[in-house]
Amino acid sequence: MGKKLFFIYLNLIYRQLEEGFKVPVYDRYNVVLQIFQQHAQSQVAKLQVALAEIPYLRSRLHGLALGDLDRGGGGVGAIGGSGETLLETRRRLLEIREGKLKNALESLKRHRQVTRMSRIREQVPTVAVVGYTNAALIWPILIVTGKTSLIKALTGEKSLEPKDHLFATLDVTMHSGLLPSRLTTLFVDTVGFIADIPLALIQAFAATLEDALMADVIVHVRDMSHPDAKNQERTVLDTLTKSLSAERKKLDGMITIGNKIDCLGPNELEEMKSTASQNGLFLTSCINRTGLEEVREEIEKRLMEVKELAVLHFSIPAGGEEARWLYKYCTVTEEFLNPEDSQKTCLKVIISKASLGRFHKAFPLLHPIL
Ligand SMILES: Nc1nc2c(ncn2[C@@H]2O[C@H](COP(=O)(O)OP(=O)(O)OP(=O)(O)O)[C@@H](O)[C@H]2O)c(=O)[nH]1
Ligand SMILES: [Mg+2]
Repeated sequence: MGKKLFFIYLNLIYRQLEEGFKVPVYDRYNVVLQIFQQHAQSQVAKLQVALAEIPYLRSRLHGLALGDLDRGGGGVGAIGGSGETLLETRRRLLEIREGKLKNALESLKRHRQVTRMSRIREQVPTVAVVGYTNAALIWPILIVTGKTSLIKALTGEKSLEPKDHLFATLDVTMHSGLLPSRLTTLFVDTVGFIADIPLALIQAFAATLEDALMADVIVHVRDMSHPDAKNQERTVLDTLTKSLSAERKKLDGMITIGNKIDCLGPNELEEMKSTASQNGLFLTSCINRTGLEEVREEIEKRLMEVKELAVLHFSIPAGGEEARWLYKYCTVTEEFLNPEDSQKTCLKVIISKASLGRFHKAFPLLHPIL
């Protein structure tokens, strides 16, 4: 059956169901779209949702054509003297709208988010948090993946609000946190993934997500208490590789969190704990705040590798040029007076390979101490 004919019959079925049950009938795409519409807050998210609606409206046009035919063919007749049918006009208007939305989105992104993200990435290590969405509204089973909750637990940011809503987070947002060595890191919260979402819906969000996935490290949060945890994992990995073409290297270095372990029974928890390290899983409960320190340490370890950062100690003249330089270009995590030389101060510093090279050039006689 041709695509056009398929949509015509599909729309006919919707209409008959609506007339029969006297309630509106929505498919999965439309339900998700409506939830997106309710949750979109930023202008970027609103434009992305409006763009995602276009393919849906386009598919409904075929049904419209049939409906108009039912009513005597007025819908497919020519408008005025233009020779253009009503269906063609609507299709053309949708195309114009699609073009306008794409342009608006492009210019908004060029000026804001994408450039902001790449600029920030150069200065501060970034961690993107991804995972299945929290789908409490659609299914009778509660799915609480906990991306936002994990970021809240790691950063202590009070303004973050984890919610029992499907797609509670639609905007990519950034939150600053400190890792064990006091390295400042930005955690990027992202829209959740869900199985069987038509590609068009993902594509509307792809640019923002792909930008988020350029982060130095990706953290995948899983809801271990969910009976369908395995399929959810596959959906997330498929979305990352197939729809968002995330870099292989990033995926190989991805940190996987098994969240919500407080909801597991004692036997299940024991079994999971015994296999966690061999499965590369970090078990957490954001509610009970367990396992978070290990996650922080692992994130820091990966970031140090990816960003080629090292922890070094320097003994330098107190209040001197060297100290000012290190404070400006590196992360100084500790400072104390040198007990053997009161004229000097000891600094513990997280420094990149590139910055160390520049430091040596600026102060050739100064070397880190052991
Ligand atoms: N019991 C339990 N509940 C949790 C845990 N982590 C998160 N939750 C709850 O799960 C719900 C959803 O959490 P969120 O952090 O908003 O989930 P999300 O992955 O960001 O969801 P979306 O933004 O919709 O994709 C909230 O009610 C949280 O309180 C956990 O470790 N244990
Ligand atoms: Mg969220």
